[in-house]
Amino acid sequence: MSTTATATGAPAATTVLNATDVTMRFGGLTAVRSVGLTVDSGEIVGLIGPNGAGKTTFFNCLTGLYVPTEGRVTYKGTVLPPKPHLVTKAGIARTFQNIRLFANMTVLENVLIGRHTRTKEGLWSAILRGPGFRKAEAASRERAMELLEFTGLQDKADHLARNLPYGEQRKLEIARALASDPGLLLLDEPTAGMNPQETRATEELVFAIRDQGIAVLVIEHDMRFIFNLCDRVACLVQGEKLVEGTPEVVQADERVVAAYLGTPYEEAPAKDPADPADTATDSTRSTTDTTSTDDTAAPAAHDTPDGDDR
Ligand SMILES: Nc1ncnc2c1ncn2[C@@H]1O[C@H](COP(=O)(O)OP(=O)(O)OP(=O)(O)O)[C@@H](O)[C@H]1O
Repeated sequence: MSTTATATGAPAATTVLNATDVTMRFGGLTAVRSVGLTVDSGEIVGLIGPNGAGKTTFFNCLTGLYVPTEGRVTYKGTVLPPKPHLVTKAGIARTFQNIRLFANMTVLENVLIGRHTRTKEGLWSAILRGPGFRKAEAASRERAMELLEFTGLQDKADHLARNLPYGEQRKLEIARALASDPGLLLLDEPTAGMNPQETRATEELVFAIRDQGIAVLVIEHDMRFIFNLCDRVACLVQGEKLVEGTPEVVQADERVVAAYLGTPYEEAPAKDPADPADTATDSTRSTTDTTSTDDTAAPAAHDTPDGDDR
């Protein structure tokens, strides 16, 4: 783990995530080719690129869902184990592009499930429900309620996940990811399908998460969101990292414009959070998902997320 110090001797940035030369092949297809990326403490880093560029595959290599064909991923200086639940335990949490919630469980129960990597009580303790278990359970509920408050879902604790509007389901996924007390949060298209107000609220939420000392790596197609939010942005194209730098550098890079943005990104940083004109947030719309923005829709919650749901 590398740490730098400021002139006053106070610790500055620490490398939280260090991915080196990560390559992922599926048979003859190289989805990610020799990609390196670091995320430092206190940072929000963006990962952008056209559909099929390898962004989600790269995320999957970081979180143990895929074992990279080549390369190395360390978290706070330690090589990550190739199992999602161990990666979560190590301190990396994630959300998914397609929401994965337990649709028929309550909002609170969904967050409590996210807490399981941090509870020590075993199966017998749960069956016998002794004092140790009850104490741990009370502590978990308290933490889960704190997270619901943090994400603005406290009044929905007893609602079934499937009854939440789409934007709130995405927030719930974030609350559940935070329940594992991560040092790094990976967000895969957190604003997909959101209206502009929800997108702005998500932006504020991500800043608040960063302010709590959690580093963030985020994939998103909404360029206003990315360029407002991120300290640093990397652009993947056809599995390779084309450019990495500050939002200013990346949005002005001709290769990024040619390969992804289409036209130069000329938006000033967001002004009025409630401005309906902000619907035109994304110069890359043609390359993005066209997920419904219907607030009443609750399309993506699953009854049984796959076993590695984090
Ligand atoms: N499990 C898999 N088996 C085979 N090919 C895969 C697998 N997962 C991804 N790919 C391929 O790898 C490439 C990169 O896909 P990936 O989903 O990582 O792109 P992406 O940048 O996240 O795209 P999007 O913005 O559309 O989500 C694509 O060609 C995809 O078809």
